[in-house]
Amino acid sequence: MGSIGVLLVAQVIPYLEQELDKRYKLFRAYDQPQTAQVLSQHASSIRAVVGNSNAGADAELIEALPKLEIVSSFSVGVDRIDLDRCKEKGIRVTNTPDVLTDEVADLAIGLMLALLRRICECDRYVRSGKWKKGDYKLTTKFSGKTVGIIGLGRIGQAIAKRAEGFNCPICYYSRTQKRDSNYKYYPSVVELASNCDILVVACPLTEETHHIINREVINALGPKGYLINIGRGKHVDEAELVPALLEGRLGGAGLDVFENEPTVPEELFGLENVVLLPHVGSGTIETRTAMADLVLGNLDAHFLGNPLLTPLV
Ligand SMILES: O=CC(=O)O
Repeated sequence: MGSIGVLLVAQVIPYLEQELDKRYKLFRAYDQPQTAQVLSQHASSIRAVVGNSNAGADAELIEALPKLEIVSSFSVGVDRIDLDRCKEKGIRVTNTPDVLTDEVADLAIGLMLALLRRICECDRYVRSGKWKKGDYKLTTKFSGKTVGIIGLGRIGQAIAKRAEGFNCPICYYSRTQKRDSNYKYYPSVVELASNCDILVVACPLTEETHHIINREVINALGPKGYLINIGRGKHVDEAELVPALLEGRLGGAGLDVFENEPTVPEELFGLENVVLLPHVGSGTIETRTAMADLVLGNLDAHFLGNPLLTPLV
């Protein structure tokens, strides 16, 4: 398979890059000038694209690669891939579901605890020596809070299961009610937000879910409500979120993702009712290695004519 051209469009863990390099003829293009250069010389030999949650295959790249057969994403989210274009052209698409479910759900619970119990703020309190001048103020209990989940897919269900362990009543919104779930269903996000203490975004980013957290939802969640986003930055209208947090119209937010990563609204830096993470939902050695193995397994399966491990298209 050493003559098969694979285009890597995102920086990935060294293990994945090295394995791709060993098995395929690997081209790297992490920005527009690099892409233009690689395409000008090698477009017709590239049969696979490997991307991640930041960079995938848009219509322009797909059109520029006449021999493209498969896009394999080192992520579960595939919002950076033009799936319709891939379907039209018979290009296969794979992602990395399941192997990261526990990790992302763990982090969602971590964000809830950190936010309500102010764990990061308490850490800063100790380090800055302020404890010597007095005890830290009282915080908010997490156990027993009602957790509302947007998207009851694999990750949403894993978050629900964990939150149940903290005696949290669970409710959810999804496009359709899940027959096999006993959790309370709300047919709109505003109703869900009005009826929970902690609202978690755990759905894929699509045209319908872009800015699913808007002014109305934020106001429905209110000054005692908390927002957790482990989905995608573009699920949240940040231009509405930031003033709501600054003005105290929203109780707090735990955010792993942002609209314009790695840029985070600096107005948030001074707030103690936010916890800000650099998109690390699946970011452990164990999970990223398992994700890498899925990317490699899917590519190998495709080029050997075997069934794909995690086909999406
Ligand atoms: O954001 C991470 C992913 O989609 O895997």
